[in-house]
Amino acid sequence: MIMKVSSVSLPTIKRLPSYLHILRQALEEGHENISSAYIARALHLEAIQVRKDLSATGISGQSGVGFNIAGLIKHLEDFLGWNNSRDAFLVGCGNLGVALMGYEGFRERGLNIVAGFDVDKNKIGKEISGKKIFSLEKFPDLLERLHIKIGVLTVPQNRAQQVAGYMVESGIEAIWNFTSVRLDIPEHIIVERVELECSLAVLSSRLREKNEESAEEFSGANV
Ligand SMILES: NC(=O)c1ccc[n+]([C@@H]2O[C@H](COP(=O)([O-])OP(=O)(O)OC[C@H]3O[C@@H](n4cnc5c(N)ncnc54)[C@H](O)[C@@H]3O)[C@@H](O)[C@H]2O)c1
Repeated sequence: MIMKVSSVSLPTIKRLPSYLHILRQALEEGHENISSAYIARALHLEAIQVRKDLSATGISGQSGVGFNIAGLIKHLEDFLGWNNSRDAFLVGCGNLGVALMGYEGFRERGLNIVAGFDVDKNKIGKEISGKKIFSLEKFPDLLERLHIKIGVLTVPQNRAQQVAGYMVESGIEAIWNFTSVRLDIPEHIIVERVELECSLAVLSSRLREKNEESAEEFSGANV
């Protein structure tokens, strides 16, 4: 049974892709079954954490056997919605937008960016990895015709709110927001903000602490 996503914590959902990575590797190596302890060891986690996460999605292993790998992959992909590839439009075909449009890996994870939109006349009409860039004015019409529900937002920060509002008015149901702007849009619209700056803050603060510790050790050694 697949549990409702709303009943599963965000940290658990964020760990599932790394479980899938280990499962696919194990399957390629010819394994049929896998234990939560094996997954935990590979990811430097506690086995109890892995068991809890998997159980939260609605699957439990068999005692002494563990999980059937193919079955567990299917279950997790179904839970994450990766088995149903969804088409998406991207708005803002700059440095980041172009990179995302050219990345094939999203397709395996349920997202297929089919076209881009921009206001820059030099970009409109060009193709990125076989995907055309249209004028932003065409967004509502193409959205309706192609039944697109997901928008990827990669415009400059100072355009983010205005463009997001336009996407919502046009009928978008979910926005993958790569800008650092907290969008003010109706609650029924699903928004997921990619918080690169938060991730970078963790990296840089850990690096600072490590450097300070090394400096202390160094000065201690010199006393
Ligand atoms: N480049 C990165 O690695 C990176 C990383 C993290 C976050 N971001 C965020 O992603 C966003 C885009 O960054 P970038 O580096 O790709 O910027 P960029 O300036 O290279 O690209 C922005 C694109 O948006 C287009 N644009 C401007 N106004 C528009 C509008 N009203 N409608 C449609 N398109 C419009 C521009 O013509 C341009 O093609 C920014 O908000 C940035 O903060 C970028």
